[in-house]
Amino acid sequence: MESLRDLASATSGDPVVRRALAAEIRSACVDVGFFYVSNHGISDDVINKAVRAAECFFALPIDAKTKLDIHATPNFKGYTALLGEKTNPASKGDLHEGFDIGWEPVCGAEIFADGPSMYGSNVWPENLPGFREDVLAYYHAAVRLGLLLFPLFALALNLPEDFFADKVTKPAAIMRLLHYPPQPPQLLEGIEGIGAHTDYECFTILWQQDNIPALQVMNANGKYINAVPIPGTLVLNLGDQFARWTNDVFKSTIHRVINATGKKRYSIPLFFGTDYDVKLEPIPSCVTPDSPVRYEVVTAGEYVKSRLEATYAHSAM
Ligand SMILES: O=C(O)CCC(=O)C(=O)O
Ligand SMILES: [Fe+2]
Repeated sequence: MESLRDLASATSGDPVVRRALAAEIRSACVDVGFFYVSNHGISDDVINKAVRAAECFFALPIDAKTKLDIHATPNFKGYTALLGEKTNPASKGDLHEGFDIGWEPVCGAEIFADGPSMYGSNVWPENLPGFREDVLAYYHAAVRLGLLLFPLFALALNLPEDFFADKVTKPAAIMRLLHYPPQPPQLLEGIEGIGAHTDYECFTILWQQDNIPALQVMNANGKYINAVPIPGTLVLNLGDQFARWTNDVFKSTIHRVINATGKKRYSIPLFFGTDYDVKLEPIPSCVTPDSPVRYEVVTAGEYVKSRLEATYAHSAM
């Protein structure tokens, strides 16, 4: 898991330069579905404040956190307690706690209505000054990075650069603050930090804490490889929406977290999908007689919602 892509040229005005970067991204997407990115444009200050916000939030008394329980909000916003998720349905639950937000614009003017399509208002803790601002500053920076990546993914698929432009107008971007307590030395049977899974959206932009190696990615031989943190980089991995768009030309790779370091670990994934009303239709060039259509067409919202419902079903109140 050592492939690193330098995004410095992502904003180059020279299409030849952008195409060269897209070709590098294509190889990572086709071969592994996981890579690191440097020069991603999110400043250390923005990252550090979001991480500090996560530390303060998870240090709150459990009552303050459960007031924001994810089961009590429309469309999966808020707090998930330890063992509240079964990312791998065969497990006994995940040894992490989380805090989830969805799209929220800077000015607060343009909130999408709560509804079946997965949009909905965020919930925020009381009495945690600066938390919302610091979390949203990171969220918006990561959304900007995501919007920069879509044209590169389009080029990587030999599509026009603006192929996804009309499909990502209302960013379907779920972000999570995650806290993994140290896992006991004898791994509890059936419990992992996060069980083996693929992500649900097009791609995930993941910040993971330095010096706490815990993320593992399954390679083509079914063996887990450590995705050790590389300072100054973010991890990018593809999710199921891209696997569906590309009929599995782009890999949505199984991964899990086991925090056996004896220390707390924090991470911040942002899952970036298309607008929830967009149909996940295979790109014609990815369907061939040797590789016929593999997935039934559903909307992005239907797909993500059904996966989240399955993940949380066991801990419903
Ligand atoms: O915490 C991590 O490093 C990965 C988290 C993850 O895979 C997820 O939330 O989908
Ligand atoms: Fe994941």
